[in-house]
Amino acid sequence: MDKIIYGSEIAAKCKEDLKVEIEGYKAKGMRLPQLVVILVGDDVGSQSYVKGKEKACEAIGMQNATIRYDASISEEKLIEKIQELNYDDNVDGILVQLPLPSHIDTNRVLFSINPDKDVDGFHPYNIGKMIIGEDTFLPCTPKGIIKILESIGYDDLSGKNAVVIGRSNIVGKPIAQLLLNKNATVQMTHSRTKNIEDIVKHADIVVAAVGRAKLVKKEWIKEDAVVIDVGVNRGEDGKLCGDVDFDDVIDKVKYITPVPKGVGPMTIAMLLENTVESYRKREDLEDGVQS
Ligand SMILES: Nc1nc(=O)c2c([nH]1)NC[C@@H]1CN(c3ccc(C(=O)N[C@@H](CCC(=O)O)C(=O)O)cc3)C=[N+]21
Repeated sequence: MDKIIYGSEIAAKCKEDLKVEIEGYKAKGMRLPQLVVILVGDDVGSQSYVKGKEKACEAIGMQNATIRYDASISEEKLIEKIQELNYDDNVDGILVQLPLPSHIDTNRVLFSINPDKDVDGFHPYNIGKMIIGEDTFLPCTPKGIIKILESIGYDDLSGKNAVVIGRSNIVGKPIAQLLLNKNATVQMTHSRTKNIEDIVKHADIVVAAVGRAKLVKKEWIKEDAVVIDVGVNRGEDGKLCGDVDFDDVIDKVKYITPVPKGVGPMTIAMLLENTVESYRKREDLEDGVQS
């Protein structure tokens, strides 16, 4: 059904373009873009996301390394490693997989990444630039959601009501900002909001990013709304599912992203795109053409 937006297909196109671009650099004998991922501890979810990133890098010919640390590593050691990578001219992107163990101050670690290599877009300098609408690394999941909306012609969002469910630093807050930058009228809802359902009912665009399996039901949804499901949960049946009860809402929506094959693959594609963007800037290339 064409009301289902497969982010996996949009992501495949992005990755194909990046692959061709990287092949061009290779043919010229140039250094290749490199992403370094730091993974602390043995969280099952994180392990699997990091595998996904490694596979995606390999598929497009991007250099990549994953540095794995035991959960007991100190904050100081971790920051020392990041500083080393900050000065390594062969490294274009540095990503610290979240969440970090609780004895580590996540913000201090993120602040230590060189903003020019912050391909996650999590450094406060880049977050500030995003808020004032300056060109910068955009956080991958929100950037992927914006591309998904553009793919269905939702480019200028003037007059549209957007409701975001969830206020995390990596999805809820930045997607609200990007929707606002596209002229949407944005409302944030979260665990302390009364009657979330009544607010979501007015939304032309719903972004669900709370991490509660199948929370959003058809009674919440306005007829012909566009629903973006960012949830990654295990349902009662043990299968991967989103924050939206897909089967319940499907007849009522205009468009919806599935889980899996929706937002997740776009997140990875945008990470690769940000890393190539960093590479171009660092090699003084503009949009893949030597200046
Ligand atoms: N510093 C940092 N940056 C991140 O971008 C980041 C992070 N930490 N921590 C965790 C979240 C989560 N995340 C996902 C990436 C890909 C899929 C993805 O590709 N999912 C597949 C399915 C994968 C499966 O089958 O398990 C899909 O939806 O089709 C999901 C989730 C990135 N995150």
